[in-house]
Amino acid sequence: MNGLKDIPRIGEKMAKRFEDHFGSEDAALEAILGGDIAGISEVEGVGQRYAISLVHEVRAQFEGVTMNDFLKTKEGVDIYEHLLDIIKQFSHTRYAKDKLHVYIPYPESKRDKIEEVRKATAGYIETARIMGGNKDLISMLSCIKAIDRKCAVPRIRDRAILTTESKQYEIAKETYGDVMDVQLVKGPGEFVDTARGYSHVVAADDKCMMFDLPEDIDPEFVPDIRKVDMWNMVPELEIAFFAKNLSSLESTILMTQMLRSSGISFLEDLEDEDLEYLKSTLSLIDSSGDVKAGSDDAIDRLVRISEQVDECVSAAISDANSTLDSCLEQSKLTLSGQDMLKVMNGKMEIKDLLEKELYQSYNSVIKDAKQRIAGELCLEKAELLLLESFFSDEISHPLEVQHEHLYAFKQQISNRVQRKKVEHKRNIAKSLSGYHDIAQKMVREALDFDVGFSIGCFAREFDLQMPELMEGSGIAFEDASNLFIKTRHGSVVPIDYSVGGTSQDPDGNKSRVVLLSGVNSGGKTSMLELVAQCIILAHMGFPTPAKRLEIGLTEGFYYFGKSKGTLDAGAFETTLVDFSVVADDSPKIVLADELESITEPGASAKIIGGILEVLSENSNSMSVFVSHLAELILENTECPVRVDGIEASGLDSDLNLVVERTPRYNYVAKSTPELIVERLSRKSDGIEQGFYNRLKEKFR
Ligand SMILES: Nc1ncnc2c1ncn2[C@@H]1O[C@H](COP(=O)(O)OP(=O)(O)OP(=O)(O)O)[C@@H](O)[C@H]1O
Repeated sequence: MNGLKDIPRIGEKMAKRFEDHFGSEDAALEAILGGDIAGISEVEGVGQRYAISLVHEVRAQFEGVTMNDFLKTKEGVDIYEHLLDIIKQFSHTRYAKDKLHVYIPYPESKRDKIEEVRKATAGYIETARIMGGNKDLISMLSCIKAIDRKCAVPRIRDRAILTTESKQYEIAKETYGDVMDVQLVKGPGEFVDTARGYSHVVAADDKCMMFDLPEDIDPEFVPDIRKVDMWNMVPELEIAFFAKNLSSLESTILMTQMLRSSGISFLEDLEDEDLEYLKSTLSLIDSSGDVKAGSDDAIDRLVRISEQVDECVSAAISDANSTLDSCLEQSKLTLSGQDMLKVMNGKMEIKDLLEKELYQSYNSVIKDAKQRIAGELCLEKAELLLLESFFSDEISHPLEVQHEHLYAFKQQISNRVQRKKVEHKRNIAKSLSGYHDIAQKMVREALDFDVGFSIGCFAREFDLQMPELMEGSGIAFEDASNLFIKTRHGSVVPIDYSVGGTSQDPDGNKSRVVLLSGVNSGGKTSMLELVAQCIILAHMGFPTPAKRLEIGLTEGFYYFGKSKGTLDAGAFETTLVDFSVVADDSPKIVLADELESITEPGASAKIIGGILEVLSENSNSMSVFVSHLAELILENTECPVRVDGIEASGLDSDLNLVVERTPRYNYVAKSTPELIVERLSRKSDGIEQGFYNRLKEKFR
């Protein structure tokens, strides 16, 4: 398979959508071949059903087998899907829930596939035994999502590239024009005017270095834009991928470390040191790609200044004004005779005299206010200089901040924050630039871990065991539990049973054709369902719901469920046609539930008898037929058929049937409708009870 167009169901339009979604044709192919059903479902116009069937189809092409090669009937597929629904409840990620669909039952001829899954699953069962109850691991797993490759960076508005050379301009525009402003300037004047509009300017040519720039313009000089790495010029681009997938990556790292510390190897090609390095680098960014608070003291201090400066200055001014007010209240001016003469002669202004008197108090109030601001905001030397101009030297009351100077201070601080953040982001981007592919692989493997781990947790919950594979036809189990009953009711009576040439064969006859008779509601259908569950799970390479189970693998599995009511002639014909497929001599297992309802009992017994004869002649087949007509069928068949029975011994104190769920071998169990009549009689009174008692007499 060379490209998406080699996949029959993918046309040109759909191929384009796959490429857009996954980023490239290769990535899309990888997703399809890897069974990423969750990812495929997100492609525009593709739903989950389509994704599942597409993956099945492509895998079938590769493996040369489809699910229907083994599951020969619709009812068999229903049981498989019901089992899958139960297993999916143990997934912790949407990815795993969907990907479980890639597991299908294989026919015996694909034994290598079954063995492959068995081997991997056995490992996951062991992992789930150790870690399945670990809440931390489970919550980490639940945070992992498939890598999102779409991480557009919003345009960077506070940074620009300025150059006087048209060649540099063209290259810069082409490379970085989408993410930040790139401007061609004519000379120092235009350079300065333009630079004032940004907090961080990259001057991209030698000529700019010669400019005599004012103090507030402090560009970063880059002689040749071509020699700068992308992570250096726009670290945000590199960081964006990691920021977008931060939670998944952090959870994957923690999960890996937790597994490793429990002795479970995971992501083997990644050294502990690499993992730790990636973890500590990721801890420096937040999910928006910004520098995380707490990761750089200098940035934190500057950010704190920006956030607190207004509040701090107004509190300082308010206190300064209170001090100034009380100073004014206590101030008195006593003029000496000499001073009076000077004022009168015009040699001295009265204003100067007043100023002289108040200047000291004013100065000390301002000094205190500045000290307080400097202390509260932890200002450094260079910043103290800017603080100096916050208040006018001329006495004014009430005291006010000089707003233009406060604004300039804030602007400077903000520029420094941005500048420092870029420096910091460059270091982070440089560290992360080597981890792009590793990160993708890590998350994919973590998600794939959840697929296997779901199966392991499923096995752990229901105490499932790997079945033993035997040669020949047959199945035997001990303490087996019907998973559908268990999930529905919470408990189930375990059953032992054997059909065919197993080590548990009850009479040495290796009976491969069995009729299961028994009491109404005794559990015959549930028993058949249990056998079907074990057969399907074993052929998937999965563990089965029994303390011990041995099974002979087979090529095809036919499950015929109970039909609803007597069928009309057309439907009867269709059922016979459906059954005709069991007639070939391929190895198979056939389970059928109360086939007699297809027509009246006499005819049914003849038909079932005939089918059993056909199956009996095929030495590679095994079959169990549930029926209330066991004796009648035996009369109508020539072949050796074992009849087993599920029996009721009576009614308990709550008038429930007391049933021995494990079938008795070589025993025709009665349907015991008399017990049902007995129950109805004991539950009723009056005329109604009289009616049931009369029916009861008939069984005497
Ligand atoms: N092993 C078991 N443990 C607990 N409950 C069981 C078990 N087997 C069957 N049951 C319960 O008994 C009830 C009857 O089971 P089921 O329908 O399989 O009986 P049946 O013999 O097929 O009945 P019928 O002959 O009327 O079709 C169901 O509610 C089922 O949940």
